Amino acid sequence: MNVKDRIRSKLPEWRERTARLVHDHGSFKVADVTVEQIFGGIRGVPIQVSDISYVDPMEGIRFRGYSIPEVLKLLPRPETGQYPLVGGLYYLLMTGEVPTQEEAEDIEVEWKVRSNLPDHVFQVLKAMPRYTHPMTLFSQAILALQTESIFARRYYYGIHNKADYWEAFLQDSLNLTAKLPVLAANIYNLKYRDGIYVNPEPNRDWASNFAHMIGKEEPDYADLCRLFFVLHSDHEGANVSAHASHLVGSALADVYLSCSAGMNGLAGPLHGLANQECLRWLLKIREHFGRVPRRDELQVYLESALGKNEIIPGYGHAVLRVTDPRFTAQAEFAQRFMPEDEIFRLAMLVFDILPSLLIQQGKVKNPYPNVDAINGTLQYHYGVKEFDFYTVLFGLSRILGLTTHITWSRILGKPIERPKSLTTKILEEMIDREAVNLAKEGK
Ligand SMILES: CC(=O)SCCNC(=O)CCNC(=O)[C@H](O)C(C)(C)COP(=O)(O)OP(=O)(O)OC[C@H]1O[C@@H](n2cnc3c(N)ncnc32)[C@H](O)[C@@H]1OP(=O)(O)O
Ligand SMILES: O=C([O-])CC(=O)C(=O)O
Repeated sequence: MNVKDRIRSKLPEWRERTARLVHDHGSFKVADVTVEQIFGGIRGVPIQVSDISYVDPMEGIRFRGYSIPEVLKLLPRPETGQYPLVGGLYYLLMTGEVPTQEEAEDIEVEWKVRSNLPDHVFQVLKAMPRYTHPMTLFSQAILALQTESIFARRYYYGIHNKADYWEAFLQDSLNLTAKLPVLAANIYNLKYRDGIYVNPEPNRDWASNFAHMIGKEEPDYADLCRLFFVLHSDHEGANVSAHASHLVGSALADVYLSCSAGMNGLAGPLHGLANQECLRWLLKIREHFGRVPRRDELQVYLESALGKNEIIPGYGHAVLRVTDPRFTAQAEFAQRFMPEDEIFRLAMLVFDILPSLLIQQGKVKNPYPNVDAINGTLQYHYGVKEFDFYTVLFGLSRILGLTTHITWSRILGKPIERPKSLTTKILEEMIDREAVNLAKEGK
């Protein structure tokens, strides 16, 4: 398998770089932590190193050093599509190299042969009440798949050479990611299409097979899936879903256990669930006016919402301080393929008005849209109208990043993560002691 060999060829260099940093610069101070940060969600405190992707506050995401426009330009495409093969993106994340056409297609082939879902996973899904949220089903199904973990089995039977763990993690990663389109499509069909089963087609790529299995055959929608799955794959190592799955994985929990944990974090409305909340909010505005409002009408509506301290879904970000480039990439897609769509026009009108109102309000650190502000708009246009499903689409893509982080954590032998918690009293005593010391020094 090409991807495994490519990773293997890179191991010595990465292991050596990490070991050298710890050996030669182990006491180098990276950051101080303030009381405000401890009580403020550890915001801005560097807690780990990961080379899969990096979010620059003023530029946004780079995957293995490549910006979104670069990734969209450089990655190989299928013969029938205008956006990259997701298999190529996975190769880039896993190896750090832009794949050739053949290397991208190799991953797609690996995925095809591993895509079969065991029957008990269908049984788990079917046993749940119909009103179960699709993200709950998604996370449960990933957990049900844990029966297939190669790492868990090998560990039980005694592979205890840490340097070899990553190979089983890579196998589990390829197996899980291979099954995701079938899994997600089955959740969609179970919830919204009377449980019909549609077989994946051997001549389609990962993304277009998903589109096919949920019954969306427009070629533009397959391209939207390719774009969506590339864009949402990773957002460095410290966002809620990546951090949650990394933390769970640090206990040597396998890929399935770790990714299910990551999905539970993604299902929160401050993170991935903002997807669905955002579209619901846009539809509410259209319903309120009975049409797309005029600019002056929308301005009054938004001022009133902010006056009531409402949180506007899709705006703000913990790291970004500019418009999310993932928002821009999807806005460009919409401008190209669906410029007259009402909800798209409304989303862009909000984008035109809201940032300056948020700046005037003076609370939010980032007044610009994040990716969730536009995701649902495009899905809705192509007929995926069940917006509680949108976060599953996000999750399907995010697991590409999570599995890469987990595999590389095992390659680099990262230890169990266990920071320290204090009590309020200990913190107060630390501050008092510091004040006494400063007074003694006459400061
Ligand atoms: C893929 C993703 O996960 S991207 C994020 C998706 N989530 C959303 O879009 C939900 C809406 N946005 C938010 O809730 C926040 O902006 C977050 C969670 C993304 C970031 O949270 P934080 O880093 O704590 O934001 P920030 O430091 O700017 O918050 C400061 C103040 O601005 C307010 N604020 C933040 N975002 C918004 C918003 N979208 N609308 C109105 N007010 C906001 C906060 O409530 C806070 O007010 P307070 O001081 O009265 O408590
Ligand atoms: O980076 C974050 O905190 C949230 C986000 O945009 C993502 O995970 O895609």
